[in-house]
Amino acid sequence: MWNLVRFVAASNLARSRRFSSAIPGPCIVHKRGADILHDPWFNKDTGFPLTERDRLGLRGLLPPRVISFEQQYDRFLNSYRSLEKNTQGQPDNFVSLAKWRILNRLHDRNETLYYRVLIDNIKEFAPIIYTPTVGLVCQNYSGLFRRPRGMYFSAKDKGEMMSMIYNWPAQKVDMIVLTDGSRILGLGDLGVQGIGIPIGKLDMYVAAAGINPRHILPVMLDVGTNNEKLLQDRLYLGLRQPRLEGEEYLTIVDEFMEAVYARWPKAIVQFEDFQMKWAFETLERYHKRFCMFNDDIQGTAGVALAGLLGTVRAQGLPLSDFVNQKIVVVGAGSAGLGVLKMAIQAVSRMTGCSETAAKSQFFLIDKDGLVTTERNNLDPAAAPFAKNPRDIEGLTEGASIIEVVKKVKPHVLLGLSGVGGIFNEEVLKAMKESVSTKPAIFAMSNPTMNAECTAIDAFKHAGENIVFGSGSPFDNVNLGNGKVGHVNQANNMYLFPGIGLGTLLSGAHLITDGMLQAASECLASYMKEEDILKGILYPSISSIRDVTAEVGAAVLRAAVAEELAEGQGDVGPRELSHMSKEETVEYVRSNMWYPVYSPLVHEK
Ligand SMILES: NC(=O)C1=CN([C@@H]2O[C@H](COP(=O)(O)OP(=O)(O)OC[C@H]3O[C@@H](n4cnc5c(N)ncnc54)[C@H](O)[C@@H]3O)[C@@H](O)[C@H]2O)C=CC1
Ligand SMILES: CC(=O)C(=O)O
Ligand SMILES: [Mg+2]
Repeated sequence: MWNLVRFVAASNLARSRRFSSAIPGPCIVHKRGADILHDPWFNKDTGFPLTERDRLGLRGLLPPRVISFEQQYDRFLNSYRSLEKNTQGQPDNFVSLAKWRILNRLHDRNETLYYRVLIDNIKEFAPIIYTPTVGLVCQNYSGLFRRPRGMYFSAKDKGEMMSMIYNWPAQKVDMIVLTDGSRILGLGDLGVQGIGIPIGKLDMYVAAAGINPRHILPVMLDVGTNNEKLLQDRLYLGLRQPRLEGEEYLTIVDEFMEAVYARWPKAIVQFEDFQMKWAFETLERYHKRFCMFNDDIQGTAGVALAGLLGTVRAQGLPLSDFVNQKIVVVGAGSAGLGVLKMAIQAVSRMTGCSETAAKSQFFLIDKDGLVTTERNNLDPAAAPFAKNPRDIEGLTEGASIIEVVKKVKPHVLLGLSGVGGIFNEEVLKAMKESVSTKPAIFAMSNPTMNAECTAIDAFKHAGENIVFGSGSPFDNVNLGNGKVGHVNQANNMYLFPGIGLGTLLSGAHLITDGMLQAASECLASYMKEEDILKGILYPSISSIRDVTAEVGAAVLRAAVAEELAEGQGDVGPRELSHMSKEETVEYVRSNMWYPVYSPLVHEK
């Protein structure tokens, strides 16, 4: 029987943690000797106590002195600081890759120490293991490759996946992030090199949601690439063939999904960075069959909606005013369309009007300009958001961003186009004429060079009173006279870890719109009024575990409300349904893994 005392005690333990002397539970290991030293899940390097060295056959395989976890931690951070000092003045990309390499080497060697370093310094290290540096890593993956991480299923593995899945050494997998590398951030088709994204996303799962790193699996589905440069590259590590299309493609994804759920029926699969057509098609195909979601469509939508609602509050208006906000979305891809769909549903809920009526305040622009019903070959996915020319006096099909901004004078300009600098000086200056006294600019594309504008340019040209958000991090902007232009990192990292953890603990077999909506609403209400009024819409990434505990609890409670929760372990649906909101948050928090060296016990 689940008991409250136990999880409260566990969570207190987690919080009183930093190098606490509390003894963690043992960990069973089926290896001995050098095999343990070469396994990053179990390796403690010089941190193995002498008794453990004896028990595991490690005596003599390590220098005699035992170094504590705390000393190892300090030693790593000192090396990292030296690297920073020694690379001062070098080009940014060189420094970022050097930082990634030193972290990656630790990751390859000792996961416990790696994740401790990451969790305790997440604000500093997220830009290295996640956007923007992860983009650079993917671009250079074939050259950077030293050791594999995760699994690779290729078009050549057709018919083999059901047995291949058993090659993964862990008995249990909770969280899988899957990509086919076809749209990596705003960098396009990077083929097999896109594996860096699932790895980075899962690092965020461990850091933010405390998913045990032994239960995560990054996966690359290599169906070829249409990137000519990679196809010509001698060192390219993926299949040198054009991407599979149509049924051939879907057969491969189907086989992979069936293999995963045959071995791990309770795993969650997060689809990441698929080109739009496959992002929508696979979501439609699998969301009622498997426990999966598409982060770019659904996670991004939730984070953007929270930002849009935060903008309303930042203007000092009641949330109900959201329905009056004019919003221009630039980018009609998986992310932009996901945002529009969720935002329109929110307006429809708030007003009680139909979704058709709720659309009037939204404008969609893609590479060919304003999307209207007059568009030739209008993409069916964008069609529901196309403007009827009758409703847009003074604007025509294909109107440019500047034309739309000048005419509409929107409250919000939101970019998910993948095109760096597209919010140029002229566009940003036009935002000064916004009908809002506090307009918002979201340059959400990643990595940094693909952001629609920089934070400095936004505050310089659109005015100091704007609200600003970007997908990749920028420093806050010094506006002079002690004033600060706050930068929000409008990135799906605030939601996907909580969506994953909440779903996992709920034991639900599906991820529903209701669960995703609960996640977004939770993030939207997370910030206090005083911060929101300063233009701070999202919490600091330093508190990502707290945010994730709240988001996870919201998702879990939504699953309970929808009677989808089956629970996990000895916490069944009955226990879950009896938890108060606060107890649910504590329960989620208590289930977060935190890296400490556990005593290793050898079992044959
Ligand atoms: N901040 C965040 O959390 C997230 C950011 N993103 C970023 O959003 C970007 C787009 O992602 P997806 O929608 O999946 O890509 P996508 O390739 O599906 O869509 C890109 C869209 O941008 C449009 N576009 C291209 N050039 C344009 C131009 N010059 N003017 C106006 N529109 C233009 C295209 O027509 C297309 O509709 C990427 O850079 C990605 O990194 C994606 C997901 C989450
Ligand atoms: C953040 C993210 O998922 C993307 O840029 O694709
Ligand atoms: Mg993505």
